[in-house]
Amino acid sequence: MDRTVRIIGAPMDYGANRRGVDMGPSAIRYAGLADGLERADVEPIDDGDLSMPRAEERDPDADQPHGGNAKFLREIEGVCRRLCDRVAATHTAGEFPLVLGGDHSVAIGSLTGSARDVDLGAIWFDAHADLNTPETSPTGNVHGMPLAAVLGRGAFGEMEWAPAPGLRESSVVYVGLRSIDDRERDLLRESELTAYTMSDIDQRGVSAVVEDALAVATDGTDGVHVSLDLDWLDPKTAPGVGTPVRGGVTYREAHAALETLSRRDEADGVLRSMDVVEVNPILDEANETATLAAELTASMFGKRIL
Ligand SMILES: NC(=[NH2+])NCCC[C@H](N)C(=O)O
Ligand SMILES: [Mn+2]
Ligand SMILES: [Mn+2]
Repeated sequence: MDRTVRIIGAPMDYGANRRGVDMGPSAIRYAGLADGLERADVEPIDDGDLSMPRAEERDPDADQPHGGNAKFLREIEGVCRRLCDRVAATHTAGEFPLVLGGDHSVAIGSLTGSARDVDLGAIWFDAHADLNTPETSPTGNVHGMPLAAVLGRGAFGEMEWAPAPGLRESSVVYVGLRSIDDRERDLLRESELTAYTMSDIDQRGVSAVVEDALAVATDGTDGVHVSLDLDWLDPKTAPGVGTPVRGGVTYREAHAALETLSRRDEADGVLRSMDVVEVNPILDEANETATLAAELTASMFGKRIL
């Protein structure tokens, strides 16, 4: 055992308009996450779940940032502030933070916490760009905005809890994009983000693409955060997600990608933190998406077939 992984559950659903994704952490644990990590030869310590605020009596559209739409933003801020502190404390203890979502808005907490005192790179495995701001979002759902938040774009620039100090735009890389909103496409084109789409994976193969992503995310940084949105996979393989998009990576491509990260990490320890998000057990079939989430996480920490 050369590494201690601290599992932090973040059963958040406010960013996805409250649709069952809050049960993700339980489902991923039930699917054997801790066993898989032990087989990958890391020591898991489970912190349990962060408590979530109740918002039953609240109007989701209350407290909107000026000129924009970001539902339940006050609740999401509260959770992400606590998650940020927990992730930062995990680094201070010399452990690896593994955040279980919850919807993708939890990445604001994991990234701000992981990039507190270092320069961080990030690899974003997702069908979506999650780069909307409250001003551009077609849905108002904050799970479509976490990258804009940590990069301090739009209204997020005025919120001191959202931008991640040590995260430069040019150190963030997407892998597997295939669903981008019109205004988001403009934001992406004008940005310094690197985007590898599903077409790049078709043409070059997933391992070569992930190696390039690693080159970008490690250039001039102290470590890399991995954000794994399960809708990155094809919905035939990962049906338990709230915003499925056909044409995603296969089961084998997903494992190959995470094994590529793991091999690099074995060589020079570049990986610093991870979140695994958007597993929605209500939409799943016999917990297969959560099982996949647990297996892919174990692959990233070094579990191999032989
Ligand atoms: N993390 C996710 N699943 N994000 C989906 C975002 C979908 C859409 N782009 C939106 O802004 O609402
Ligand atoms: Mn997504
Ligand atoms: Mn996402």
